[in-house]
Amino acid sequence: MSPEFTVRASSHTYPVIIEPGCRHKLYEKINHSYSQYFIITDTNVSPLYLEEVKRSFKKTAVVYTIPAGEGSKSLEQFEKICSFALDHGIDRNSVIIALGGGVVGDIAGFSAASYMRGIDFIQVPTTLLAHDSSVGGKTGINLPGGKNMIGAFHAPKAVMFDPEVFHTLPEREWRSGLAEVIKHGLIYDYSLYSWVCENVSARQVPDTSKLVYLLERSVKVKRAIVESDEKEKGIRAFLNFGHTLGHAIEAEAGYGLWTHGEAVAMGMAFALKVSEEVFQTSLDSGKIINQLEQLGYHTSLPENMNTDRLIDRMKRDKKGINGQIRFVLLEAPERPKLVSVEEGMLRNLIQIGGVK
Ligand SMILES: NC(=O)c1ccc[n+]([C@@H]2O[C@H](COP(=O)([O-])OP(=O)(O)OC[C@H]3O[C@@H](n4cnc5c(N)ncnc54)[C@H](O)[C@@H]3O)[C@@H](O)[C@H]2O)c1
Ligand SMILES: O=C(O)C(=O)C[C@@H](O)[C@H](O)[C@H](O)COP(=O)(O)O
Ligand SMILES: [Zn+2]
Repeated sequence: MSPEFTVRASSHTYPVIIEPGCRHKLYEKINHSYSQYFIITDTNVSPLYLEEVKRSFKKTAVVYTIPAGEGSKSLEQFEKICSFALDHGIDRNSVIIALGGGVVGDIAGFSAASYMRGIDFIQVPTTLLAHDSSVGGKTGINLPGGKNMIGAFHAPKAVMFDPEVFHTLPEREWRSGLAEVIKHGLIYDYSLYSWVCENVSARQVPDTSKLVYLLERSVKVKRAIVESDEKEKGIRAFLNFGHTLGHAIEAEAGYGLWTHGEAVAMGMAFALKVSEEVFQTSLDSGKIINQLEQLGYHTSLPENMNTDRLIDRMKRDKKGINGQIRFVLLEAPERPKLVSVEEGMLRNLIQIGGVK
C-alpha cells in the first residue's frame, strides 16, 4: 500500500506521497518544466541517498550539502545557500528539493521562501521527525537567542516519503521522531498514542508496512490542524505542545546537544505536570510520563539547567504575549488549551526537578 493524499494550503494544494522505494523515481513524480533542480541535503544523508536520488534525474541537478545537525539552521548557512544558488544559475523557475531531516527541510524551505522572493520547493523527508516538519509550510532558521526566530510560511509543492530510508536512522533519531508522533496522539488522536505505546519500539525502526501506517496516521493529524489554521491564528498552536520548554532547552543547552524530539518529550512531560496544577484535573499525567520513560525519554530536567535562563527563554517564545509565558496544556487527552501560566508556578516546577 502506498498512500497518497493532499494537503490544502492557501497558495495551493499539494500531494503527500508515502511510497517505499520512491527515492529511485523522484524525478518521474515531479514537474519536468523547471529550469533547474537544486537539491539541498546534509553530510549524513548525502553518502546514503544522494546518488540514488540523482540517478533518477534526466537533467543534471545542482547540489548543496550542509553540515549535518541543528547548528546548520543558521543565518550563515542561509546566506551560503542563497549565494551558491545565485552563482549556479538558480532562477525563479527552479525548484529546491530538500533531501534530509527537519534541519534540511526547514532551511531549504526558508531559502525557497526567500530566494528571489520565493521559488518552489519539494520536501523529501528522510527522518521520522520530518513527517511533522515537511507538512504545513513552516520554514525557518534559529537565532542564538531562540529557535525558529526567523522564518516564513511557504508550502511545499509536494512531500515525498520513502519509508525505506528510515532503516538507516540511528536509534536516537528514531526515538526523537517518535516524540512528535506521540505529540500528535496526545493532542488530537489518543488512539494513535495508544497504538504507538502498544505496537512501536523506540529502540528499533519497525518494518516498512508499519512505518507506512504510522506515517499516514500521524501526517493526517498534522494535515487536519494545518488545513484549518495554516498561519497559527488559533488551533495550530496546539502543535506546540511540549515546545515552550522544549525549545528553551534546545537553545539553552546549545543547538544540537539535545535532539528536537528529546527536548519536546521533556517539554511534554513538564506540560503535563503544569496541566495538572492549572486545571486540577484527573488527567493521568503520571501514567503518560511513565510511558514516556518506558520509551526511553528523559522526563526530569538535568540539574545543570539554570531556571532563570530557561524562564527568560520561555518569555521570548513566539506564543508569548506581553512577556507572559503561554503553554499548550492538556485538560485531558485530545483536549489541548493555550494558557498563560504564572511564572512562579513554572519556577517551582522547574526547581523541583521538572516533573518528578
Ligand atoms: N517546520 C516544522 O513544522 C517543524 C516541525 C518539527 C520539527 N522541526 C524542526 O526539525 C528539526 C529536527 O529535525 P530532525 O530531527 O529530522 O533533525 P535533522 O535533520 O538534524 O536529522 C537528524 C539526524 O539524522 C540524520 N539523518 C537524516 N536522515 C537520515 C537517514 N535516513 N539515515 C541516517 N541518518 C539520517 C541527519 O543527518 C541528522 O544527523 C529541528 O530543527 C526542528 O525545529 C520543524
Ligand atoms: O507545525 C507547527 O505549527 C508546529 O508547531 C510543529 C512543531 O513540531 C515544530 O517544532 C515547529 O517548528 C515549531 O514551530 P515554532 O513556531 O514554535 O517555531
Ligand atoms: Zn517540533
